[in-house]
Amino acid sequence: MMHLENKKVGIIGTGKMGQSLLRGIVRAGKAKPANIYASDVYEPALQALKDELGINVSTDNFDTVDNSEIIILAVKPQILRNVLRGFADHINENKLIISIAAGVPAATIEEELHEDTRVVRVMPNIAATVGEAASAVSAGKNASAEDAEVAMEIFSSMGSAALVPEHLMDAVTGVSGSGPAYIFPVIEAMADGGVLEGLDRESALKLAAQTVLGAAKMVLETKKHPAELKDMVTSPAGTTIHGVHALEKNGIRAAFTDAVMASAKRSREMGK
Ligand SMILES: NC(=O)C1=CN([C@@H]2O[C@H](COP(=O)(O)OP(=O)(O)OC[C@H]3O[C@@H](n4cnc5c(N)ncnc54)[C@H](OP(=O)(O)O)[C@@H]3O)[C@@H](O)[C@H]2O)C=CC1
Ligand SMILES: O=C(O)[C@@H]1CCC=N1
Repeated sequence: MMHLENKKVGIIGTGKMGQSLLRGIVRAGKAKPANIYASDVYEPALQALKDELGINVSTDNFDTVDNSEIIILAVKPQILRNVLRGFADHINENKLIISIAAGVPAATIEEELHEDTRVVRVMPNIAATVGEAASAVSAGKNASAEDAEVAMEIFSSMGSAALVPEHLMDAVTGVSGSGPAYIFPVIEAMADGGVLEGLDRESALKLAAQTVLGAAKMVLETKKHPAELKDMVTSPAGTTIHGVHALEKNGIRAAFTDAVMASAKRSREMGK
């Protein structure tokens, strides 16, 4: 893996995900704060980020583009074309564009800039904030293997990252890009159940969240099939099988599969 320490990295759009990535990059020591540039339309938020992280900030996106070799696009997909207007004059073959915009094909960004612009798409998730994102990386037609590696290096420093062909990015968005938002209500609802049964809210939330974390770690570390792991918890005529039965009666599997499909479908629509 090559080192990014001396590369200049820019982030355009410091909303929820842009901030998550900035904190992730600084936390992992992937780039020196003095080599990080960020821009957004909202000045007070930029100033707060400068104070917190010691990075360079500007309300002019061209400052970020001109100063950076790697430019991460973290604005909403709906405004990406607008944001890229005028960029073409500031982009050259030395600059790598990394877009995290859901649904937007690399080819759309190439069209807005130059046909030979180096573009890599990444679908991370909000857990980059705590170093536990699940990210997928796909290289546009002009991006080199090294460009994809640079993206892999950045995003694997804040969680896991895998290379996927671009046509699977909508599927990835459905599973892991949107996924944290499926699990937060699960944690809240499990805690609600605990409160209903007499636990205080704080303890119930902690138990529920740690249970999700532990179950996820079991899948990743034991590499056993989730069904086998479930069977390890369900004693005959015991408590767990009663809970599992209640979930199945309420269609839990179809509910989650439908959620992934609905998000992926929306991602495809946004790409049109
Ligand atoms: N949130 C998530 O969990 C994930 C998001 N993504 C992708 O990340 C991108 C950003 O999403 P998210 O962070 O949620 O959205 P946000 O709206 O929180 O962030 C976008 C930021 O860009 C700012 N902005 C608007 N116009 C401009 C402009 N012309 N120049 C620079 N900045 C501008 C917005 O300011 P203002 O609010 O004032 O308009 C806002 O601060 C999207 O493309 C999304 O698909 C990918 C994976 C996960
Ligand atoms: O909801 C969205 O469109 C973005 C993309 C993935 C997560 N949030």
